[in-house]
Amino acid sequence: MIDYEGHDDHFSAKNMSVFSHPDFDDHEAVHAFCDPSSGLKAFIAVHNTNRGPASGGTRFWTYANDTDALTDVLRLSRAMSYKNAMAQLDIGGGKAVVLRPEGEFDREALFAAYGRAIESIGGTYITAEDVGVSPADMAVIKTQTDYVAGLTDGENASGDPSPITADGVFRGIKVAASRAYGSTDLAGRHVAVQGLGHVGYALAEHLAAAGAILMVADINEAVLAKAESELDAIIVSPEKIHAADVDIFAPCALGGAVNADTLPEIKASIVAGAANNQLRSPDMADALKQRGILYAPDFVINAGGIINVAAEVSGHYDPAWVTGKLDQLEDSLAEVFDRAAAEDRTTADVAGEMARQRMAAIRQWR
Ligand SMILES: NC(=O)c1ccc[n+]([C@@H]2O[C@H](COP(=O)([O-])OP(=O)(O)OC[C@H]3O[C@@H](n4cnc5c(N)ncnc54)[C@H](O)[C@@H]3O)[C@@H](O)[C@H]2O)c1
Repeated sequence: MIDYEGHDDHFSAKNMSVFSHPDFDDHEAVHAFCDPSSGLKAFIAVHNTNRGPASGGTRFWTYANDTDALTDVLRLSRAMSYKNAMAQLDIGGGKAVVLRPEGEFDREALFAAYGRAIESIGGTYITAEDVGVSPADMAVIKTQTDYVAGLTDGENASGDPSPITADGVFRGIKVAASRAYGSTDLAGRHVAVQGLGHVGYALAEHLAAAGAILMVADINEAVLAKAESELDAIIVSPEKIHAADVDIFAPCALGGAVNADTLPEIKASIVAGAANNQLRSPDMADALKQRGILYAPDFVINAGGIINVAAEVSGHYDPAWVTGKLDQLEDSLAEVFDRAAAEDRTTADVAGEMARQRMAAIRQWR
């Protein structure tokens, strides 16, 4: 079973607090916003601003309760600090979740209220797209605040970050293939893509163009039909995609794809995809290593989108700079794989250490 970002049941919804929350990691600030007239309920978490203003996308999602939303924002914002530090961007780590209201609601009014919430915290957090949010929503947020990126209009606009994320994941998959199979050639390789959304579909297109044979799953029938006709993809049920008989498993839906239930059934020798927080719990990294499965740490391989956002945030969007950063992403991932192999450690452990060093190394903002 996949859920949102790998939630466990160990923290009771009746017992919501921030500082004693198991996923609280010395976050600099955790803001809760409510606007009854639009139905807005949102959390913005600023994890770490050592490298610059906290940046990360906004997720718009239906949560079972407030605690689940808080858990998600705490984990996602921490992952953004790691991702942004690993990619050596001049931005810190933050994330937001907007709880999808029950029943009818005015989307424009909701995102306008959310834009005012961002404005009220004075630039400590800069948002962009994440799951459930589109460039059109960013345009509404922009009417209320300048602390927003991933815009499609304006001379410095970087647009939807998803295609760049997919490009980075595709490059990372080839780095992983070079380690696991001695070649970056993906022709004839079987790849399972879990989730054909903004990133997953674009990744599937790259893979198909490289000659890979695709197995895909989604809960959206229309996108499956498209992948079947356009990419010759084989459709697999969402419950079974992790267990597909493939070389590479690419989680591109929500978090927690690798967990105690799915791990024993994974047949792939590489796990590399776009989803944030793919490991439901840290011990999954050891379990993957023990099974000889090469794991590309999510916060290393899926940084393309935030790289694109950082280019916009810098005030001078430059596609050549973005491409250079994607080259650097490949180098960082290769370094993670090399060090993990040389030191007999998990790739997640090595990547986490590298990110923490890059986070601690500078305090250049504020
Ligand atoms: N968009 C980006 O640039 C970006 C950057 C970094 C990380 N990510 C991460 O990548 C993942 C995908 O992001 P996205 O922007 O493509 O989101 P999206 O909402 O466009 O796509 C998610 C897809 O997963 C599908 N899905 C949901 N539950 C599923 C299930 N149980 N089984 C199979 N499919 C399921 C949805 O129907 C949808 O098609 C997320 O974890 C996101 O946080 C995205």
